[in-house]
Amino acid sequence: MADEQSSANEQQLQDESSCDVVMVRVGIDVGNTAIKVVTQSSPTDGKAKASHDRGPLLRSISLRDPEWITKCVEHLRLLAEQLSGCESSDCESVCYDVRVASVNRGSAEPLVVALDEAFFNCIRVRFVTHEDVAMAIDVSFPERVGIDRLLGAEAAFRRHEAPLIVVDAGTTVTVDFVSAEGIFRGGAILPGLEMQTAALAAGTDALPKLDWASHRCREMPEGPGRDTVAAMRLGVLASVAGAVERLLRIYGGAATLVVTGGDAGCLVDALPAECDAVEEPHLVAQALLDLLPLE
Ligand SMILES: Nc1ncnc2c1ncn2[C@@H]1O[C@H](COP(=O)(O)OP(=O)(O)O)[C@@H](O)[C@H]1O
Ligand SMILES: CC(C)(COP(=O)(O)O)[C@@H](O)C(=O)NCCC(=O)O
Ligand SMILES: [K+]
Repeated sequence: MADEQSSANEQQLQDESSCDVVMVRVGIDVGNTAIKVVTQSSPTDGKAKASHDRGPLLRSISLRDPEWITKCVEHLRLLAEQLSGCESSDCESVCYDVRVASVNRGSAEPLVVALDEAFFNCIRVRFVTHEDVAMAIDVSFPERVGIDRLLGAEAAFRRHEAPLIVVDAGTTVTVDFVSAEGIFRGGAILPGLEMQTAALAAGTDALPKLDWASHRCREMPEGPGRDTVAAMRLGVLASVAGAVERLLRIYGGAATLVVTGGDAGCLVDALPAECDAVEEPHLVAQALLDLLPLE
């Protein structure tokens, strides 16, 4: 009896000692329209790994939503519940290793305060800076280039053959060039789809605001716009796609065209097929995960 009891206790101790903390790697790309939260659990033991080892999860939360900070905190809390809900739920806990890339300080700062408060004893938040970017930057003022542009370029360079043209279609559309050697050479910045149609609506009496996220923006109008909204969409899509085509030539032609950002889908479909545009919607967020240690 004694032997059976002691072996049972040993087994229980083994179970408890095998309850490791599940580390969740979190990348948060804070843009001027939305934050993109990408998470990937990197559990420390085989058991947790088997049950949790999935690809990265991505969530985009609009900054126009007054509850956007709460939604971000709740998103991570729900993830913790799901992960710690494993067979040894009472002992497993979840901690977060967070990297933030921000081009919008007014939004990033309150978010980080809220995350520290919500997960105070189990979170580590680091802002990604230019020092974290391995890619050589050959522009007049390297430290002034948006960190999202650099991270997007670096992630594209890791995944596709240079030279590269990296287009990030979001609040603005950035069109950047990466040389065959992997050097960031700068690029162009133009108003994004929504910024352009918002300007049309704000600057006129008769033109309506358009919401690109809900519109079926993957359908490039065939011919001339036959109504006001069709004419606006065609004009804005043609201006952005036309700019990209022209910049391809200005940057010297033969390059892999990688398109990322919330409006990547719209733009890829608006570009001619011969551009061979590669759609990578969440390049910046993926770059943040690339920066996080696996264990
Ligand atoms: N959750 C979302 N909130 C806002 N815009 C979204 C969302 N999902 C997709 N979109 C589309 O993506 C665009 C924003 O792209 P994004 O890359 O997030 O911008 P930024 O990085 O500049 O904040 C919007 O113009 C909209 O068309
Ligand atoms: C150009 C950007 C506004 C793009 O931001 P986004 O459209 O992703 O919100 C951002 O990269 C930025 O603030 N850049 C600083 C200036 C520069 O890159 O030269
Ligand atoms: K962006």
